[in-house]
Amino acid sequence: MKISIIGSGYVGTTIAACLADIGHDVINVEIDEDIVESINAGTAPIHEPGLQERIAEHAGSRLRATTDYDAVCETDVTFLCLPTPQADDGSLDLAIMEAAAESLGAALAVKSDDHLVVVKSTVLPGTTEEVVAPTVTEAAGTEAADRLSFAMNPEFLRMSTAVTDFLEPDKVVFGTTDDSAAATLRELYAPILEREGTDHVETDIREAELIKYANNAFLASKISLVNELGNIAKEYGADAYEVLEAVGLDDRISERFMRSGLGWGGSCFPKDINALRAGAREQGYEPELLDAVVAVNDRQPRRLVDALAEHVPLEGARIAVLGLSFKPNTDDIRKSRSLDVIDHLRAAGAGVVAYDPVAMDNVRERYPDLEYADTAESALEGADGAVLATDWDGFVDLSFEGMARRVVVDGRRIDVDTSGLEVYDGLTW
Ligand SMILES: NC(=O)c1ccc[n+]([C@@H]2O[C@H](COP(=O)([O-])OP(=O)(O)OC[C@H]3O[C@@H](n4cnc5c(N)ncnc54)[C@H](O)[C@@H]3O)[C@@H](O)[C@H]2O)c1
Ligand SMILES: O=c1ccn([C@@H]2O[C@H](COP(=O)(O)OP(=O)(O)O[C@H]3O[C@H](CO)[C@@H](O)[C@H](O)[C@H]3O)[C@@H](O)[C@H]2O)c(=O)[nH]1
Repeated sequence: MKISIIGSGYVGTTIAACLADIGHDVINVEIDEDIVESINAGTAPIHEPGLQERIAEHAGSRLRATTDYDAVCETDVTFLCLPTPQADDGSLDLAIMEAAAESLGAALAVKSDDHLVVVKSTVLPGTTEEVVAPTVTEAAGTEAADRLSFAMNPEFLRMSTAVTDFLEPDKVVFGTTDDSAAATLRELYAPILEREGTDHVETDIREAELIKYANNAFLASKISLVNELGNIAKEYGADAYEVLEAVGLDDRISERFMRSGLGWGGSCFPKDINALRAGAREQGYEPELLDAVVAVNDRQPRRLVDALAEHVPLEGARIAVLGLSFKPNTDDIRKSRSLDVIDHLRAAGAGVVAYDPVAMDNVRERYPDLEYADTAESALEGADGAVLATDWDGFVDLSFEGMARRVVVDGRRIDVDTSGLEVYDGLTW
């Protein structure tokens, strides 16, 4: 099948490479010329395991990129993989989506065959039918509009496991209002749907849009609940990890997403939970539980810094913060809890020396005056205290020998050797 993908960031690039891999002809339409050049040169514009080899293999044949929207006319299906960021008031900002929908419609005005437009971006219920479809249709003009149909196909991939999450998903969701759109998507996804272990859901567009938010709301709520239980466990002197490991043996609960500590960050959970809260309020519903989910999450970095302050006077202290990305195996620092820890430490008068295996360049842009270390051990050298903020695998082997005071507060339950430490304190254990 011939597929165009508008927007070539994490989602657009990953699904383009994966769809080419399962045999489709794919073209990325992207406004950033560097990304276009990179894909056409066979180089992945982002780091994701399994992506580089797929782009290298298919670039120039089944995978191409362009800045020219007219390319959509050579394809049967267009996926919209555009950012849907958070506005200042927490609500969903659709400006980028609308601009791209207009460009898409204008390009499709001259196409004489049927065309399916699929919204892949995370959008609130009603967006596909009330914003995207009318915008594309109006720009395409009445004649072309009759040949257009619309669908919503939410994406559940995680950063750092994006390729396998797309090719081997737990579920694929199609939101459609007509049988032929569903049939096209079934054909497009055939190798993935045929795979054992992939569940397949067909529903209306509105439900598909909400499934994505409900999924993220559930996962973020699970982590906040685990953190609340962890905070309570700690007050009782109990180990939350042992408690929740046993709780997770109940099939109805599952042992996944049970890691308590500093909480959730990243480019998705924070903006999506906020969009859902703002959307619910707009609909006249007070999302009290989701408000609490965010409040618990926002408290964890402060709790960690308070725990450290019990062992080390922070004013004038040298504190090593190890791990800056929002989770391991990515350089993404968006809404990383580590940055909140740094803010609280600095507000308390501490000097921070930071280390991360891959995310330091991104943090430098935001904190140019912070001290950065080349290795974890050099960050620890002479430090009065250390914070473990991201659960990078390599931190398991850390040596704390060079610290001035061997005080470590762990926000992620990293299995470090605590034998030589003066103080080892876990945030929720
Ligand atoms: N990142 C994830 O893990 C993930 C997972 C599932 C769903 N989502 C959702 O998918 C959507 C896209 O997320 P992302 O992380 O890929 O975003 P991103 O910011 O990484 O990429 C978006 C791309 O769109 C391009 N772009 C912007 N305006 C354009 C235009 N008018 N025409 C063409 N290209 C344009 C940007 O240059 C950028 O490369 C969002 O709604 C997000 O919530 C993201
Ligand atoms: O037990 C856990 C699991 C995760 N986290 C934290 O939760 C955040 C998000 O982690 P993860 O879900 O692995 O990362 P994302 O790449 O943001 O993926 C989420 O957001 C994507 C964008 O919507 C969805 O597609 C995915 O299904 C959803 O898992 C990170 O800060 C993790 O440190 C915990 O604190 N404890």
